[in-house]
Amino acid sequence: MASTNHKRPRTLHSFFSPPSTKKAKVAADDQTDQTCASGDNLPQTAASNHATYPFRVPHLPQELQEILYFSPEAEGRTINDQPDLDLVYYEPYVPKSCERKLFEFLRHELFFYRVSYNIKRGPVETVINTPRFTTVFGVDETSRFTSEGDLVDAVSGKPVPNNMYRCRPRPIPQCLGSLKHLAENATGCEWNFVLVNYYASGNDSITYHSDDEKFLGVDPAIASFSLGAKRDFLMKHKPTPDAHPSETKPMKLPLASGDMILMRGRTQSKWLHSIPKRKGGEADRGRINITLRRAMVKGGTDNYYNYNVGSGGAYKWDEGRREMMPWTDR
Ligand SMILES: O=C(O)CCC(=O)C(=O)O
Ligand SMILES: [Fe+2]
Repeated sequence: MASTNHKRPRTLHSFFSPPSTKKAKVAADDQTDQTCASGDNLPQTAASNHATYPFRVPHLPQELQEILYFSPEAEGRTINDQPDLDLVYYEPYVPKSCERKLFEFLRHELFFYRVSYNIKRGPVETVINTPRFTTVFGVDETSRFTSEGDLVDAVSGKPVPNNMYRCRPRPIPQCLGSLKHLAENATGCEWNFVLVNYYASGNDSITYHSDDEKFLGVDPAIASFSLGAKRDFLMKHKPTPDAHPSETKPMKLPLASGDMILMRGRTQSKWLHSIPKRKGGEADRGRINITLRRAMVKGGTDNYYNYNVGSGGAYKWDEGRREMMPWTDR
């Protein structure tokens, strides 16, 4: 396995100043409701809020923010010893001293969806129930959010028509925006979407697929974070024509809490990946996966909200029951 270092040198300046190179972008991601006092004068923690959110999402606790600033904890290891494969594997990316707290925080504070949709093959229509919880934030390159949370054209700055997107895009909350910002600084990539999966048990999964939709452009770089239960990440090369039998072998990466894999180059166009179902083991403790992606055109935004938010109600983690429960505004 070839190995290269993927850790940017941290200068004295960067150490003492907060990450600032993309400040304007982060501010636009953060439609923050900074009100710090509730009606009964109890202080409230700062949170991100937006008309599209079912409830506000607290900012990352300061303690987590400070530890995360030292990520990646390990140098990235390049895995490119098979045809068309180009991965950088950080084992881990999120420092061990905060990976559990970050998992618990996100599971507790984000809203999720259990999406179902119809597919039509010929005359037969089938309902697909996505076997995991999902949520998504962001908008494609053609639009951006103002600091007030309004969606405007990326070039003209003019408000985009209300019906331009099938589902109204949601700004990235500060807690996920800050992880994205750190990963952008560490990898040199830029992303405009954060997709989150929650695998509640070993029965939740994602089947073999590739993230190579046209709206991501050619050879997209996608960062994928794991938090919580360890789950196997399987990879196999896409079928090759019979005349050219593939010389590749399938891979299994046992992704642990805090790990990150950066998939790039031809990885999406030529390989498939999956998280198969698991019986027993630690899978039932729950796992969060966060992917960072960059959609170039409107179709990407429509696709991501359709498959990761859908049209059903939101779920929120119930600490007492220790499971996701339908969220009601009471
Ligand atoms: O959960 C994972 O590690 C993979 C998720 C994934 O492949 C996806 O959301 O496209
Ligand atoms: Fe994927």
